[in-house]
Amino acid sequence: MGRILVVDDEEGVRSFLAESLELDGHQIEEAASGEEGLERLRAKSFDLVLTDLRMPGMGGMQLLEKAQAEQPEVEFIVLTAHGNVENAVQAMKLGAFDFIQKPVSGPAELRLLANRALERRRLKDQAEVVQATAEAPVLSYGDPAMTPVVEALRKVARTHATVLLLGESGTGKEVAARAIHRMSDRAQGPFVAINCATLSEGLLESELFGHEKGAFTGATDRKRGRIELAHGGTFFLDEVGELKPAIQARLLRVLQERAFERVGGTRTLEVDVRWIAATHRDLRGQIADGTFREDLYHRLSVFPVKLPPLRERKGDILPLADVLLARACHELKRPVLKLSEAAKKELLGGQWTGNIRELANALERAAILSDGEILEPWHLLVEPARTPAPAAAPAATGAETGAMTLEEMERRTIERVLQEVGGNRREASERLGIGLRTLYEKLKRYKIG
Ligand SMILES: Nc1ncnc2c1ncn2[C@@H]1O[C@H](COP(=O)(O)OP(=O)(O)OP(=O)(O)O)[C@@H](O)[C@H]1O
Repeated sequence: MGRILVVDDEEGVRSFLAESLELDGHQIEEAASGEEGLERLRAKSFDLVLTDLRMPGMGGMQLLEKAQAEQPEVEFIVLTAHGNVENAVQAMKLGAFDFIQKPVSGPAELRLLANRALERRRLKDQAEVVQATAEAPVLSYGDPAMTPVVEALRKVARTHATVLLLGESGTGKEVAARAIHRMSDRAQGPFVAINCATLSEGLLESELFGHEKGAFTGATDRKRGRIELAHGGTFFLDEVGELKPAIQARLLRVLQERAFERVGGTRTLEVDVRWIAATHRDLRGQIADGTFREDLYHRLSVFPVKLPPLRERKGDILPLADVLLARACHELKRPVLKLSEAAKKELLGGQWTGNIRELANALERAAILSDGEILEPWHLLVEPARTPAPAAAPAATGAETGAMTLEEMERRTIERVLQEVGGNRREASERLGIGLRTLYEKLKRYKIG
């Protein structure tokens, strides 16, 4: 689906072109002269312009030249009178995608060409756009705590309502956002994500809204923002609680008016975007202490969905572990490991303050550590559940396991196992799933014993 501007002084030609292109679901606007075409291009974002070359006043070539200088990302297809190929060649030298000779015989060629031009337009943006991956993880394997959540996601996906995903870090909020996109009627459109916590305020602003050439030092070119790139698709604002007040205000306007300006720009751009936001923070608390705008909160929380922490989704732990372990083994190019019964028990008893991300990390580390075919508890380093579970579990800090290097972890595991087996090296090597020689090498390396 693209935004196409058709410029021709003949009404009949314009409507023929517009009707042909509408068959593919594109959004078409028409302009009756080069001047009007330029005006529209300045007022709104288009992906493709189809223009006649010969028009009274500003001709197609001039329009192309001006547009290329101002908006090089917009594709052009020019219409030229039969036998006037020279002009068409000149247009292509100026950057036009292709030309069509008039009279246009039928819609087929036109549609094909327009779709190819739009494809080139998309490819230009591809480096910027995070496409929804083809592989879609299963959200839940039937845990009762997840049943209403999955149902809510499925239902809201069919609407255009803004969704606010809540839940601790690592509970799968981004995975849920992608699932909403995939289940929606925008699935063929782009899925664009941004993490509001990882970029500085200035960078985040220009990433979101784009900027005009010369808007600030270093802005050597015009750049389209991610919001523009999400047109016709879904925008995922991760860690929305981290947004600074100035950006909150700009974002509020986009949500209210579906319009914004690039940084340093005066042109108002309209966008059609479905919004999904996520946070592990308490936004209401942030409103109370003045760090989050209440009006923005109400815009975002039209449909809040809370993803439960993994420790409250016991039924999903083992099926998820199987999937994540298979993924880790695949990445390590090793045969898929199996979980021993003891390892399963260990996983079920985990605290999982880092939720699915922590589970994935634990299994990946275990797959690296284990040389055998079976994963045992000592490969896993699970932080056991605290009893009783604290009312509000703190976000994962990684202090217990994540901050350790792999080597440190291996050293500690070896020490622990050696202690458990009373220093018996052979038994320890069997437990660790490594050969005796390997164990001796490691003992030497870590200066153990
Ligand atoms: N249903 C699932 N199946 C397989 N993997 C999953 C599933 N849900 C989440 N994951 C994995 O868990 C990790 C964390 O998921 P995700 O990034 O979606 O969480 P999050 O809640 O957005 O985290 P944060 O708040 O830290 O951004 C990712 O590696 C993701 O691939």
